[in-house]
Amino acid sequence: MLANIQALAQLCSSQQFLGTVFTAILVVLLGAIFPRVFRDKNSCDSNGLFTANKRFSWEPSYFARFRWITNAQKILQDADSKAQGKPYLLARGDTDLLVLPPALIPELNRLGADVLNSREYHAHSMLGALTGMGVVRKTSFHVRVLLSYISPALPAIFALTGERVSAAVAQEFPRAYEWTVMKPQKAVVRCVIFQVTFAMRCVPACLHPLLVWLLPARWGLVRGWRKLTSYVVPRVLQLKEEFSRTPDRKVSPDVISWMVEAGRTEMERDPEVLTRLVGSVAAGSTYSIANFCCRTIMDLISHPDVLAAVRAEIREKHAQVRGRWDMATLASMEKLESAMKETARLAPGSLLVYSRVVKKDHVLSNGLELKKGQFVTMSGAMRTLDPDIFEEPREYRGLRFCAEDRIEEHRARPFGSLDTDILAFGAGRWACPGRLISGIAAKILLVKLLDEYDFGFVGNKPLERHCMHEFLFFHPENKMLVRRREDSCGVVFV
Ligand code: HEM
Repeated sequence: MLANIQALAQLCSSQQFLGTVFTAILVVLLGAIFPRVFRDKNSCDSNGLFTANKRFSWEPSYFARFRWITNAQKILQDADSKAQGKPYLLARGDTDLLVLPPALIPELNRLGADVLNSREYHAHSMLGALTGMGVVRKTSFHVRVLLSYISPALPAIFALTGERVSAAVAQEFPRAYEWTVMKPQKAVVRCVIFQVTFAMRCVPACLHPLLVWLLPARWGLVRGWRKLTSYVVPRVLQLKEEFSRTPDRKVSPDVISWMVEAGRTEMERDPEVLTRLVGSVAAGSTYSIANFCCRTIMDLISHPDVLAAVRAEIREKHAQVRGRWDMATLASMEKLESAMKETARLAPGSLLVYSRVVKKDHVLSNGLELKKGQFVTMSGAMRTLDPDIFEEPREYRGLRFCAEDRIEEHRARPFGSLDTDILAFGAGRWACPGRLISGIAAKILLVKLLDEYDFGFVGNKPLERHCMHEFLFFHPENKMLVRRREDSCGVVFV
């Protein structure tokens, strides 16, 4: 608990932290006086299911919220072991969720968006109204563009992606061959949307409109949206004009052009809507990839044998392709992929996966009733830490997917594919639409970094995995030792 409060303190600036502490005290006092005010309208009470993270029936919901902020992992672990593969309810403080077992995924995947809606859940959990990401409630246009335009174009933009990642690494990472202390996450991405979400999820929604203005990150976010609008809106107007003059013009491979080309309705071509969608996708994607790569490197530093095996694989491939890496070369990196999957398995971005809002009443084949307005989710650990699927599931074994009995399955399910044992990208129709992009971008970044740099822990002290609410993240203030490697191969992506 203390460690988590320290994490919160580090995550926010001192003003933000004082603001959050002040707010927490205010909320405790208000909640003690008016407990009913802090009950969420989404609370559900399906008969017969136990509720995790609720001490007694009339406990004010902010107590559950407070425990969830700092202790989500333990709460879920205890609830999963009590539930023994059965559904249960989870009091999260902001809402109650029905936690379903992953065994139901195939049945849930068959339900349409008129029954289960993922975007409404994301807008709620990312505090869309405060962060500007609420637009995803109205449209799934960005998902269509990611799946139908950007993912199929990956082979065409592979070399450009490699070039841009390489240039960014060269600019942000130290040139020295001596150990230098740096904050790798900050070098890759700094994301105010997540700072606002993490901080404001600590307080009840009724206080958001007022308290959000105490957060410096919120002011940064407003400035960021303004800057993005000033770039995207004129560009969209210009592209619309060009398209109306020459409808069959060749589209340049960038997300705004693809969106203007793919837009069918007024809303899908509205410059303000497109600004919000571009910003939401850009923030979510850079944060997720940077977070994931930092956590993968952290695991590799702690397991030098796995790191050595991955580096040997990089050297071997480099010699095979004579230094010119294409998509097929990346796809054949079995050891690197195994290490990536192992990190994704043990440290997913979110402890809760397959989260949806129920749009209409539905009865599942096991008789469980899903009620309109209810939130459903899954605890990823029910699958990723299942000893029937993973031997010694709590142990990090970076090369476990390359073992003889797993290698065929490993080749058939590369990192960017949907894997219902790891659930890194969720499952079903509304699984992460950026998974193919992530698979390639993360591998490019990791190959580049592992080839060109050595990494170490400051004072040989391994870094902690931070968790706040249901989010596991690499803390932006985390420091690592970094130095250039003298014997790097000099990978080039073509
Ligand atoms: C390592 C990186 C990433 C991880 C681990 C990740 C993971 C996830 C997960 C678990 C979900 C929820 C899926 C579900 O509910 O079934 C999701 C949703 C989503 N992801 Fe990713 N993601 C990553 C990168 C990206 C990238 C690069 C993009 C865009 C380029 C992206 C765009 C999205 C979007 C738009 C959604 C919401 C889909 C919906 O409307 O329901 N993600 N992601």
